[in-house]
Amino acid sequence: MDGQAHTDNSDQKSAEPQDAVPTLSIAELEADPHGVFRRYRPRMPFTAHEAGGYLVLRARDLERVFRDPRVQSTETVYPEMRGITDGVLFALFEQGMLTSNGGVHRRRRSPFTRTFAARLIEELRPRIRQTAEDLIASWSGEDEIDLVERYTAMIPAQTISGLLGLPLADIPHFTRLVYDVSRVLSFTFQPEDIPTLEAAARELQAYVEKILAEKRRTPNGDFLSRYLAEAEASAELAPLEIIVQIVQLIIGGTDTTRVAGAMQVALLLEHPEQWQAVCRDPDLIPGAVAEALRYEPSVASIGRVSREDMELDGLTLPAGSFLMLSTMSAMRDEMVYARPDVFDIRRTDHPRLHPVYGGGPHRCIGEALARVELEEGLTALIRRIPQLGLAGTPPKLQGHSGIRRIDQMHVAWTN
Ligand code: HEM
Repeated sequence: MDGQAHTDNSDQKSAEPQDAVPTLSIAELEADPHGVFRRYRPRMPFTAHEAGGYLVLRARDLERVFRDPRVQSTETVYPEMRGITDGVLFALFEQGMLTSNGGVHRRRRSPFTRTFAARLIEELRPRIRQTAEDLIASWSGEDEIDLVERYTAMIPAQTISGLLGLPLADIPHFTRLVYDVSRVLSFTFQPEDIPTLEAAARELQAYVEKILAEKRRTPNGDFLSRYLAEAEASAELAPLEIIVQIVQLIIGGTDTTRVAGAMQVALLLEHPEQWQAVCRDPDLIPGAVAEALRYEPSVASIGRVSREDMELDGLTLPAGSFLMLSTMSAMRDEMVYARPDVFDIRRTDHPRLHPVYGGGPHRCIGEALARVELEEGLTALIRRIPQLGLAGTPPKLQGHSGIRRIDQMHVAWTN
């Protein structure tokens, strides 16, 4: 959210005394996250989280934290809070760009920045459009499908496979593993699920190791072959670090956009006049994509840790405090958005940088890619099946932190 224009919310009441910070239970948050945030946000900038740490609720405070050098990245907050402190699952987060800071972060992230730059990603637009068109063409003769399985999961999976040079035949295998592993970034798992998640993490690591071994044996000039050769020649990254950066790209590049793609279609179909407006006028698509990401984001919060004692909006945070920056709450902050609980694809008060992609040095590296995938996914759908409708119960996004989840979403149409 760096640098974005927003209404000053100095008239919001300042924090109540620290001992009044309420503790939210995971169950309460899971049942009605927006309702909980709406209740607390105007009165208090923070709440404590049952599993530990503080939820930061207001847009203004998120911006401050992203800019504050005393606050650093640590996505290991989510595994640790649920008792995962070792194993492959932990390493997959701990060794990645997402969890690192300063020079280590730059070393892990910089090999990818050019590939994911908006200008180069824009060149992929025709290919992504073709992927979406081909997927829709493959439903010929059908009149009901699970849109997540057959479309919104496939567009990002095929795109990231093409970009990195992963065999398309591997998609079902690695998307299943990613879906299990990324649960660690939400609270949608129980302690008894941990062995399953750890097994998935081991398999995912082994999968990427196998792919890299093939690229080393027979480099073919694709992205991974080049990345591997350069990383090994520079010796700046340990072998496990190389694997983990690829795993993080695969996780970031699939699950987040899979959920966002489904949610944007669901929200438009639940607001039929807006679906019809988009069908009539495709120029509304970028606004629809941005609004769906604001209204029901696929990533709900970002983890950080304070490295020094510090004060934030009246709350004294001791060094080592976990902060869950709730983008999900901040994107409904009534001090930034007019009628924040209204889904409106024509709204004009989106900040210049969309908050769903975070802020500061860790701002999403795949933002441009996600935007193109979401825009093209929606464009192909409205062009080919404007008569689309939801089949069965409307989908509900699970989760209020990290990557949110949606298992399936049935849609139907008349031929
Ligand atoms: C709608 C889709 C997406 C959303 C909402 C999203 C959201 C985010 C957010 C909030 C962060 C910052 C995390 C933090 O500061 O701790 C992030 C980082 C990241 N994202 Fe995305 N993302 C999306 C799509 C993608 C895609 C398509 C890729 C594929 C390349 C990707 C790869 C990454 C990576 C590798 C990072 C870590 C960057 C770093 O730590 O320097 N994301 N994403």
